[in-house]
Amino acid sequence: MNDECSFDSLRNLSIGTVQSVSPREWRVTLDHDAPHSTAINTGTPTLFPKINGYVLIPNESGALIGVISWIGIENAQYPKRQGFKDFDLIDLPFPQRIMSISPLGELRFQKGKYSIERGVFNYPSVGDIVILPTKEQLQAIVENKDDESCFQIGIAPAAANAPVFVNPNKLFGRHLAVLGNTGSGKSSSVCGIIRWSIKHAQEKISDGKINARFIILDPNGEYKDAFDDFSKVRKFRVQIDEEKDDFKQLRVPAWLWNSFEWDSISEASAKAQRPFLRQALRELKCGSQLQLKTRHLGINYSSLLKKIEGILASGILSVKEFPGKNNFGTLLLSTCEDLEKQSHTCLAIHNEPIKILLGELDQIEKKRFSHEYQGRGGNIVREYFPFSEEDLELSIKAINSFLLSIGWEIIPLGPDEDSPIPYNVQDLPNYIERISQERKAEQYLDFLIMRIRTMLSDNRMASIIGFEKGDNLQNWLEDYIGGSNAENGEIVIIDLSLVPSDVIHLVVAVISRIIFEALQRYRRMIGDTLPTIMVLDEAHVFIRQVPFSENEYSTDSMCRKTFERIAREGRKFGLGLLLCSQRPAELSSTVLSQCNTFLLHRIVNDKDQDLVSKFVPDNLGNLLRELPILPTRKGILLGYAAPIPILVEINELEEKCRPKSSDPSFWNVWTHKEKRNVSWDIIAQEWQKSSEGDIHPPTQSSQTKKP
Ligand SMILES: Nc1ncnc2c1ncn2[C@@H]1O[C@H](COP(=O)(O)OP(=O)(O)OP(=O)(O)O)[C@@H](O)[C@H]1O
Repeated sequence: MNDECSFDSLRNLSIGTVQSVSPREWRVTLDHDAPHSTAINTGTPTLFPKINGYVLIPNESGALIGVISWIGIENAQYPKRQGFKDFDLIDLPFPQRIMSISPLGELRFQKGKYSIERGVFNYPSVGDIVILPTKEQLQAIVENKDDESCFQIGIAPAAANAPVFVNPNKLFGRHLAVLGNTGSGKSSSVCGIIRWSIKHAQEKISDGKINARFIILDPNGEYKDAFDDFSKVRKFRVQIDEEKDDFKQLRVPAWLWNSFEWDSISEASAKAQRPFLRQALRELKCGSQLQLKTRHLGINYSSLLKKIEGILASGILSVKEFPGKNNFGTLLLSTCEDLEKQSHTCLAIHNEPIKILLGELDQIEKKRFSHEYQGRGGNIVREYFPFSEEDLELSIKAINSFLLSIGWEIIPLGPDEDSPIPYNVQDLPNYIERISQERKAEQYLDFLIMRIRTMLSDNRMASIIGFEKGDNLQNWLEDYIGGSNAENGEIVIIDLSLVPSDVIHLVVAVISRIIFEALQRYRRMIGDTLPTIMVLDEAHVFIRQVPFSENEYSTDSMCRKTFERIAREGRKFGLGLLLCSQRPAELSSTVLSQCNTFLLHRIVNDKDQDLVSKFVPDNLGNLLRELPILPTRKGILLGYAAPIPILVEINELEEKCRPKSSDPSFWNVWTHKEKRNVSWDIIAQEWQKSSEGDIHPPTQSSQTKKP
């Protein structure tokens, strides 16, 4: 036994003995002199024995920790009492108290400190004594105090209200899921966890400027005022009236979307439409800074360049012999005709380069022209002498210098269709239309073009996804992930409540993917991670477990996949998830299984309970039976950030710091204690408002007033 262990001295504080041992449950018979109804082991009178109370079973390395999960009485023989002779007494039954204990972990005492180890490796044996923990031991169990457990989230009512601390590295580093029914206190706990962790870190720094990043994706607009006492909080939402509040317009411009996201929102078909869509995206991004006419020239002539380079690479023989020499000659001729046409419609600045290229290609074509004759169908057939390697090299050189002189970067060096490069998304349908005409594939692309045009002409979406002059990636990242040292604030609230339902999954998927990829790149370039926490309320809406049959290109499925990737890989890049959901059974099992810490509030639904009990890392059986009856504000913290599961009463949040989701007060409104005048005209006006239409702020009388 450990020398430093002080558990021996406690053996005489025995309250009972182990009667039976199984891996999940230990039965204990209480001594008849064990405390009845109150115990004073914690310094203050505490109820004993009570469900969720802790007991210890000393062993060779310290003591096993158990939590009381059942208490009962069984009839036993009347106990022998010292100094009494019971010769003639009738053997009356004695109400023997027994209890069941769920094993939780081991408490050790080393170097003057208690520490806890999760899980039980050395089981007790029958006859082992059971003791009550002292105040210090109880605190060590519930306070959860490793060296980095610094901020307090609540108290443990089952352990004389000892404070419960958590380690932010553990809590946020491996994803946290806050689960519970509606009204059980999830959003308030999330608000509290963010607030108390930031406040605690600020207290530790002399100037209070900390480098923390919380990105809150808020589908119901609940969190909008919850952090108003923080000096800088960046808030984004679909703006109706810019003057009225401190929100900025939520922007997830279409140039940020990758091709997969485009495929899913445009419902492009795999074979006929996606390749064209991708080509259009790539080409638009390649020449996004150039005018449309320049882009067309650049795209056409860079593909010609590729073609001639291909011929050169595959061997000169193909243009020396029939029919290759004739084909190449005809290619040069049609290029010259096209250049001739372009010279009438092109921008003035392209006139000179077009003339030069036309002259050079024309010269090569004429040099190798032999004769022409009328073919069988009446077509003119041109015969050419063999072309030389030099002819090909001269053509390549001429096209290359043409591309450079119109300001076109050669496509292979340009960005791919997934790079977040600004371009005007309104050009996209026109562009696909042009490509479809060139390739004679209009009939396959008509519906795609129509769908994209309809989406872009929708006013509700235009403000979110449209292109604005001056758009750039760096500004977007600074706004949504935060600047250097989080100088522009630690919290960003993205209110999604007014985002049209058609694009909400896409918006969430794009925001989270860009954040994830930005952090990935940060680590690759800087070498370290940038710790960031992404908070997602109503997670079951965005990370829905779907049947296998579902279309993998639907926006729901794309959104789920993005979060599954973050859940799997986010930790390596410093991205932690804080998920909040009232329907754990509907959440993606991949995401849920990657969450290492859980804060479980009241869960009534049996499906949700079943699911939670499958995912929780500890063998909790009995403790989870309490889930349906947990009062608001109470929750069970378990997993990586809690060495043993703890029933926590979450700290009380001031009214102004709570998310705006309080229960509706029917009675007070019915009885006029709270006024609710109705002016549907304002709501109707705002609802039907065109993009330019005025919206009148609500009058005083129409707002909610409290007496
Ligand atoms: N820590 C807390 N401090 C103060 N009040 C709390 C706390 N937790 C919960 N409450 C009370 O419970 C109510 C419901 O809590 P909350 O809105 O957080 O529940 P929820 O589970 O997030 O509900 P929903 O899923 O519908 O959003 C709050 O309005 C608040 O009055």
